[in-house]
Amino acid sequence: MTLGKPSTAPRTALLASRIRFEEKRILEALERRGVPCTQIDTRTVRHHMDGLPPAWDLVLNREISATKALYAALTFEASGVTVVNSSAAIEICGDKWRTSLALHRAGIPTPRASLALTTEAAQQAAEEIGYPVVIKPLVGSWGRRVALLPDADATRTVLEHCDAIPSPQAQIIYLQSYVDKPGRDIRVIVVGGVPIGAVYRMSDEWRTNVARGSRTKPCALTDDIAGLAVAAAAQTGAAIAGVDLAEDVDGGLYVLEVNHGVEFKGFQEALDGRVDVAEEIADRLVSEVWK
Ligand SMILES: Nc1ncnc2c1ncn2[C@@H]1O[C@H](COP(=O)(O)OP(=O)(O)OP(=O)(O)O)[C@@H](O)[C@H]1O
Repeated sequence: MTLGKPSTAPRTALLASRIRFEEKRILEALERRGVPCTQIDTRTVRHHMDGLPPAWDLVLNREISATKALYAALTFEASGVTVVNSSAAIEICGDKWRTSLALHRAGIPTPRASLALTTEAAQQAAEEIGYPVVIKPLVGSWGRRVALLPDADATRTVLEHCDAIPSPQAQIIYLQSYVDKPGRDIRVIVVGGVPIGAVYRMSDEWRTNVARGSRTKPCALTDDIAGLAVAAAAQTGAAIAGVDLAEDVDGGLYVLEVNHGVEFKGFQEALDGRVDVAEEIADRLVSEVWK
């Protein structure tokens, strides 16, 4: 890609309510490219439907709350602003059932998933899937409230807890068949349709989220891994995607999910010197701004 001076000053902004490692690195990478980038604090965003359009052409959406990220994207897009990731991508990636449906529809291997609209139906669905079965909140991250249910008794108890949560969404139960993976999963980051690298996330517990303390180490970006990650990112519409894959004992590869607000501290540490995620993201944004 060729970088040049824009004819008019690009109006680029980064939306976040908290500047973490990732946002700091992206802002620094944009600064190195001479791209002026305003920080928008999500907590200050308000927009009147008959008000002036926002002062940005492109917004990098780094809001940590999926709900706020979605509504911010909808708001900016309504005024013609390009938002990365878009509201359409957040709507799919931010909801595990919609992600499963999108992947399944595209023929991308993903663990069999089921949705039940009551906890009673969920108990039935778990029996039909067979134990162990994985239960996840429809919306969530860092592996919170993701549980591996070994049998009908444990399932009944967890479903009682779901019933006690005073939120209609908590009683919509998402279940997934368990992938018997070798103590690790694979995170691939895809930027603008290009898989930029892969790491293993290893843990002694079955949930291998970095936020839960898993260790990361480089993983070879094989054609299979790269191809699945790119297809999954494309299917969900995520321009910047963290695609999680699990290997089964029989050697099969499955896409577990696609993250729209990818954190990459652990990924970066494992691949330091080989890949720079913030630089890749900045390159993509620059190509949007200068296109
Ligand atoms: N079907 C499955 N089979 C085997 N392991 C799974 C399965 N689903 C999830 N896991 C494990 O549990 C972890 C958490 O699950 P998942 O990633 O779906 O939760 P999350 O809350 O969306 O996390 P995040 O969005 O931060 O990646 C995964 O990283 C993986 O190690």
